[in-house]
Amino acid sequence: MKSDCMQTTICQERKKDPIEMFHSGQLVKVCAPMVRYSKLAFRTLVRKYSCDLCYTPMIVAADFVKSIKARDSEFTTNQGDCPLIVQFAANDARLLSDAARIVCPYANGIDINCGCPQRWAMAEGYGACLINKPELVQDMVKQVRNQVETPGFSVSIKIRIHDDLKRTVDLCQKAEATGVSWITVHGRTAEERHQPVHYDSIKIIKENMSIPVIANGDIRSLKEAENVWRITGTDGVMVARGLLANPAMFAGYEETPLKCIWDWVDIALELGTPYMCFHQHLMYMMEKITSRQEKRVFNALSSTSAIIDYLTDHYGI
Ligand SMILES: Cc1cc2nc3c(=O)[nH]c(=O)nc-3n(C[C@H](O)[C@H](O)[C@H](O)COP(=O)(O)O)c2cc1C
Repeated sequence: MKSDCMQTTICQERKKDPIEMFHSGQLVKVCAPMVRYSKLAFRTLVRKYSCDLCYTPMIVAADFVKSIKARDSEFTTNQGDCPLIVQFAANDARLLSDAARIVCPYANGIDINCGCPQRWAMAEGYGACLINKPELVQDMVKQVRNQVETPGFSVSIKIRIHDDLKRTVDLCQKAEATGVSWITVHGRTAEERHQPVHYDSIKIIKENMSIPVIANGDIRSLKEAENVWRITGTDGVMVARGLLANPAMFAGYEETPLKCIWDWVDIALELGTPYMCFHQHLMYMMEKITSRQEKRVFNALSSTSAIIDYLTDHYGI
């Protein structure tokens, strides 16, 4: 957490309470937590294009609590960066609540990652293995609730589903009873990768909950977002890869407009985005609007100035 940002991040917009947004009856459009990608610069970009709520990338709570260096590199924010949810990987209630206390002046809430299926995360007791440990999830939620007294500070969870949906509903109901603010459901099991998303399961979960539910998985356009929202009856939708490919998606653009690429260049340069991250986002955004030959040239560029020259020559940016 950069110290110069710490003084400036008590955001006026924090008043835009996500819970109120969920109860507005409007579709709440959410940018997913994405390791390496959903950082401050990208969040700034998607907010410009109708994104209502952003998540940080997953941050390991234990490292965040122990190391100032980890804090500085993992969490940067500024005044316009809200509403904001900080997502943690955690398996220990005390460490998670310590991490939540550190970020609470700079965020609207925290989220517990209960969906990451990667082997390293599961081996550490993080991510999707938590859907099989409802008591631990409850402990973590309770501890954060007890330790963070800021009114309106949210504690949410992001889950995958079980093969046996009754277990997912049970987990969600237990989490709700403990005080979870909302639940995001990626409608796949921990084993599933490219199989179709089980929107029918998300609908059943929503029908069994009183708190807001966000649907996630395979949403690539505003039209699809509205459709998933309608068929699942949820309160919002969360998008990851669709926004990487087209950060203007929530504003209704079918593919990344040039204006959005221009905005990315401005925002990334202003915030000092490292070259690799700057380039990687552009490769995602330009995937659909460049030919194979153009990609070969563009993807091989190796400095920020070379990228800017390329964009100026080809797009007048
Ligand atoms: C590059 C990348 C990084 C991700 N990092 C995280 C993460 O930090 N935390 C998390 O809960 N999910 C993470 N996910 C999963 C997404 O949040 C989302 O659940 C998943 O990609 C399905 O949504 P989509 O079909 O809109 O991409 C990541 C996904 C991608 C593609």
